[in-house]
Amino acid sequence: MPEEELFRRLEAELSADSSELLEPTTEVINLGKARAARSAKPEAGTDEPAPNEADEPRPRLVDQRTPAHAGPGLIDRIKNSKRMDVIPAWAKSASEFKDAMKWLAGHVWHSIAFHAVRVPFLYVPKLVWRSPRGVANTLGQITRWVSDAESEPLRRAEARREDTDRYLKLSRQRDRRAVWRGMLLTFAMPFVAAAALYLAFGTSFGAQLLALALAVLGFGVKGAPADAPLATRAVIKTEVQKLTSDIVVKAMASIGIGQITSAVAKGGDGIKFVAPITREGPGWRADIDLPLGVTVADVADRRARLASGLRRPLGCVWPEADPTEHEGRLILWVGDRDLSKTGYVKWQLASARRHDIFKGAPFGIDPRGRNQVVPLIQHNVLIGSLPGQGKTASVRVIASAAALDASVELWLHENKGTGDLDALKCVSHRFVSGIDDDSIRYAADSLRLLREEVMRRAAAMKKLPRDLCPDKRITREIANKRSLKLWPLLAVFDECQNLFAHPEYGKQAGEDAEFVIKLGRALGVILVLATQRPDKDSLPTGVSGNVSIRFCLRVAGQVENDMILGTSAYKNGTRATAFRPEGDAGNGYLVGATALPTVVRTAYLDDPATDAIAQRALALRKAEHTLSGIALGEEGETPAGPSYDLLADVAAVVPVSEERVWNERIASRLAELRPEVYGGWKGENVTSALKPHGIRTTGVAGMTDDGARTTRRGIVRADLTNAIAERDGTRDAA
Ligand SMILES: Nc1ncnc2c1ncn2[C@@H]1O[C@H](COP(=O)(O)OP(=O)(O)OP(=O)(O)O)[C@@H](O)[C@H]1O
Repeated sequence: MPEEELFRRLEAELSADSSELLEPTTEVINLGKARAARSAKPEAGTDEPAPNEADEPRPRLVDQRTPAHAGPGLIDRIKNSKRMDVIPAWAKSASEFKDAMKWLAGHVWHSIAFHAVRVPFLYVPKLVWRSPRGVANTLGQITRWVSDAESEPLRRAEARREDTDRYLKLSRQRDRRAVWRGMLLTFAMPFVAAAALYLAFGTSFGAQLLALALAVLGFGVKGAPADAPLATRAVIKTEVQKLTSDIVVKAMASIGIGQITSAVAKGGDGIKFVAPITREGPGWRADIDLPLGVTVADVADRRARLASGLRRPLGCVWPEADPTEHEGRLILWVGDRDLSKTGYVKWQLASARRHDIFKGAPFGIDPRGRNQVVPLIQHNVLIGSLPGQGKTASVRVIASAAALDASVELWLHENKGTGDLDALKCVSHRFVSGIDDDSIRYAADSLRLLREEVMRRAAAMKKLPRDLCPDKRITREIANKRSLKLWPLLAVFDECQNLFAHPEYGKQAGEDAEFVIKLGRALGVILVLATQRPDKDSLPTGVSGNVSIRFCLRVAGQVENDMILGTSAYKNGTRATAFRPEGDAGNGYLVGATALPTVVRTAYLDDPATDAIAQRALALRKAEHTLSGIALGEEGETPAGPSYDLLADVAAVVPVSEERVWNERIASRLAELRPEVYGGWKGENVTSALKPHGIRTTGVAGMTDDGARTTRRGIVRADLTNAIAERDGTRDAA
């Protein structure tokens, strides 16, 4: 802020204060009037009406002039204060430290290589060219030294001032110097001549050449003009303007938020900096309190205007909320470089031997350069974007992370038919790549099998002892017990719009997906769905509404944005519509993985990189004997799950004579029929398994084994027969 402006503001504030202070003293108090007023109003307060105004009702102010309490006490304030890291985060992170060291080594290596290439072609010829001038410069310097030329200006000055004494003193000193320096030179000359003769006649040709080269190079250095250095810089620093509070205030005033603009127009700042602007990662961070009533979403909405106000590219400006503070606390991070110009982000696990899926899948980096991880266990993932913005690339990263955990069963379906996931086929239990009806049917079958798998797992989980499974959720410990068959199962459906919008298989696939998403989460079944057409026909709302992790790359409009990121995402400022075509491929909003939506640039794995990871995963799985299904060369069409027909099985255990039957009886008979499939089933398992087939449960009167009459949940056998007939009819028609 300019000085005069500051002065003006200080003066204004001081005069305001002083007028407030002076007011009571400058008023002449009429004691009689004051007494009358007091007697008229026993609870005299400064805001009460004066006696002559008593008839006019005025609102009574309830605030006290001075607060009764000065705020929280010292201990409370200390307790609420924020503790800064003892050791900065970057120093604690081995990977960040390694990255910095790698960058430094690369930088040094670049400088060495840059100059090494230029030595023979540029630097040496330049030195040779400059050496005659260097000889002349050297001789000139010696002559000036011997004749004490540096004291010449002093002598001249004394001569001009006509100070004879001082002039004579300087002249005598110069004569003395010239004599002994001349003697020194005369004394040195024979040695120089002898050395020259020795070099000319007494040494080998190599030594002569070396001496000549050194002399030429030495004189070349002496002959360099002061304004033309020999070497050019290997690295030119692209100076990024430092972010200052003035720049931020000006930019914030230009984005069209009324409170800030008017405050700045009145000479204020409008915003408050709660901490000094600091360097964070490759950029600057400003922590700002917005004016009352203004939210971070209001600023995020105007990101483009803010970028213009800051005079930075859009990809450098990232306003974010601070989840630990109030709604008006803005973290403004301004990067040195546009996020889309970061190039391909290297995947953290690119050279890892193995990974633990319970730690999530390393996914990419946020604009501040921090690694971002997508949690997978107990989650489902929905990815969406316009074509060519990086969906398949993000799916590949997630699938590769899962592949590197040998316990994870991979079911990969890529219904685009371009073979983007082919590299991972060697470690998949089920795999399909294609857009034809057979491939779509395969994917639909997978969802049906997943539904059955979820039911099997639910029953198996129920049987687990409490100490092993206190939360009724898959844990690493449970996943490692291969005999339980409760390892994580990650199923990818890339371009799932082709499946859900399929006229024949779409509807059932949508219902199955919804079922799996709702129930499979705790049971270790993870769905990863990617779509380029997020509308209600191609993505059932039951699916889009229930996923927990969402990643949205560039989309065309608000509807698609909210379909992927969740209702109101657009309104709250999470707008994937702001990403630019192609340039922002790989950049998207990640929701659900962190407390607030974050922009992430995903790591990129090309085909060879994915292939290398798949080969490592294959070796790992071979060693741990966890390969199955397609990976073992089983026929692609073979359903991987248990091959049974639930309706036929129920029909088999409920004789025609039994018109109505309790579900708990069906469960125990099924368990007897196929213990490996229905073992542990209870009545409610039967209820939920039959529901998708349109068979509703009802109250059925019956007799318990002890002979007591009671009514329990059960089915009517006619409903079962109808469901079988309907299904078989549809099958035949198809
Ligand atoms: N993380 C990334 N970093 C840099 N470039 C990327 C990234 N992800 C994708 N791209 C670029 O975008 C291109 C398209 O990526 P990808 O095939 O994954 O898109 P898509 O959304 O799956 O396309 P489609 O909808 O046509 O299948 C890639 O070839 C690559 O050049």
